[in-house]
Amino acid sequence: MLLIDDFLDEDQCARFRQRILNAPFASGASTAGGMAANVKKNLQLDERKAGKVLDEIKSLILAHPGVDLFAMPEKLVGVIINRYDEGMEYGNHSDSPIMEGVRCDLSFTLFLEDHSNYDGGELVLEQEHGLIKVKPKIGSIFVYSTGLTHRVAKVTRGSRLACVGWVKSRIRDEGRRKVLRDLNAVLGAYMEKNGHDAIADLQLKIIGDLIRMWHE
Ligand SMILES: O=C(O)CCC(=O)C(=O)O
Ligand SMILES: [Fe+2]
Repeated sequence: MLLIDDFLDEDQCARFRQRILNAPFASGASTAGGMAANVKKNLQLDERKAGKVLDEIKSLILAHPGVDLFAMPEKLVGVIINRYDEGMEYGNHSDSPIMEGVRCDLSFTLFLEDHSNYDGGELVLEQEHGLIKVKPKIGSIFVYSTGLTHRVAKVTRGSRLACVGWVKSRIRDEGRRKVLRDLNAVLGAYMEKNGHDAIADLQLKIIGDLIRMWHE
């Protein structure tokens, strides 16, 4: 899991919100796959109106070095803006493994409403070691494995606005992504101390070899 709490700055949030909140929202049930539709009670921005905003958000996500290091995204799919008004929630579900023919490895939520403006609305994830509740400040992005069961708790005051979507990773396996991240950290620390020498080159070569083995 990854939380970046300053993914968007205040200005970017305000500008996206202004464009989003002027456009029409419709029931979100239509974009839930299978059984998830039964537990999805929220609103989503009309896709035809959201197009440009979504393209801009997608570009920012794909260009962010922190997201790249963690998720190694090849492409994003199913990206939508959702809104939960008072009384709305999305019950326990796991997201579809494949959307628009694209494998979904990771899910993300970009929070476009500040946590102080609504009660409830936590993104709750079930993990082996218990529940994780996520309700960060506006402009934060949270990225998690698509296989995890999760829900959005009922909003009891105000509105929760977010952009959600799915990532096909260049490296499908979470454990392999972690190995590459760790090796990159080792290389960075090594080069800080020793500069760019033959051992640094060897480390870079190993990382390259692994990417060639694991990339898909
Ligand atoms: O709004 C969120 O944080 C997540 C929504 C969700 O679980 C979904 O759209 O599948
Ligand atoms: Fe979901």
